[in-house]
Amino acid sequence: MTNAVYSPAPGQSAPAVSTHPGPAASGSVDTERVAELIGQLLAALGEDPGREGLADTPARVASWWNSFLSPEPFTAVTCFTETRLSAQLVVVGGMSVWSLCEHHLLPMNLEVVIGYLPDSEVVGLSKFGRVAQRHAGRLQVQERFTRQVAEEIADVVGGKDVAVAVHGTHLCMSMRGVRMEAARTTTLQVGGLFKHDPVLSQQFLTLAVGQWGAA
Ligand SMILES: Nc1nc2c(ncn2[C@@H]2O[C@H](COP(=O)(O)OP(=O)(O)OP(=O)(O)O)[C@@H](O)[C@H]2O)c(=O)[nH]1
Ligand SMILES: [Zn+2]
Repeated sequence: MTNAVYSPAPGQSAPAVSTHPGPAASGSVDTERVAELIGQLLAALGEDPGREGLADTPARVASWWNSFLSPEPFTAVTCFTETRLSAQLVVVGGMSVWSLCEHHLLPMNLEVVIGYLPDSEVVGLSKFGRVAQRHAGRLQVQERFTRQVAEEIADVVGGKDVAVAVHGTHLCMSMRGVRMEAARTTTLQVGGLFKHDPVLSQQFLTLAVGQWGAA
């Protein structure tokens, strides 16, 4: 069996798949400055940033921002040669990632399902989760996240036969604002045969919705 990898061009940290690469790349968070600003935020909120319980909060929050905006670096996507698959549909689901809505800086949970039609190679299954995690680790909107994941997977598989469905829970809609706890947003980005073949499209949707259950 031959192992193949999909790698970014030399000097690139990730494939050029997005016109919205996100505000911060790995290592670009000024944690000292963030900690200072969190201290100021606490003061502006009427808190005493020096009190016992809050003394370490600015540094903790800065460290959290740093880890959120510094997801795992891009690693090559492992693919395996596997001939005679004959247009098999592969659907990987149950991939839950956390992102932050860029309007309110509140968390959104994104349940991701990815489908593709392997040709002569199959993609290492965990790599779908890694792609989703990397695009979640930035300030986002669900629609853009869905497109970015679909575009990167299409690059990896070298074709357009890719479908990505995302089921999102937005805390900015559940815990504040309209306060609709059960609200869920579903986004779907399809390409190639998933767009033109209604049977394939239906098979993907049936499998995707099955992954989400009653949620
Ligand atoms: N399309 C889209 N909208 C989002 C997403 N996350 C949050 N939003 C919306 O962004 C909008 C921001 O609207 P604004 O009117 O500027 O903010 P707001 O006054 O806080 O709005 P409310 O949430 O209605 O209270 C809200 O409607 C949010 O529901 C997302 O991923 N996609
Ligand atoms: Zn929001």
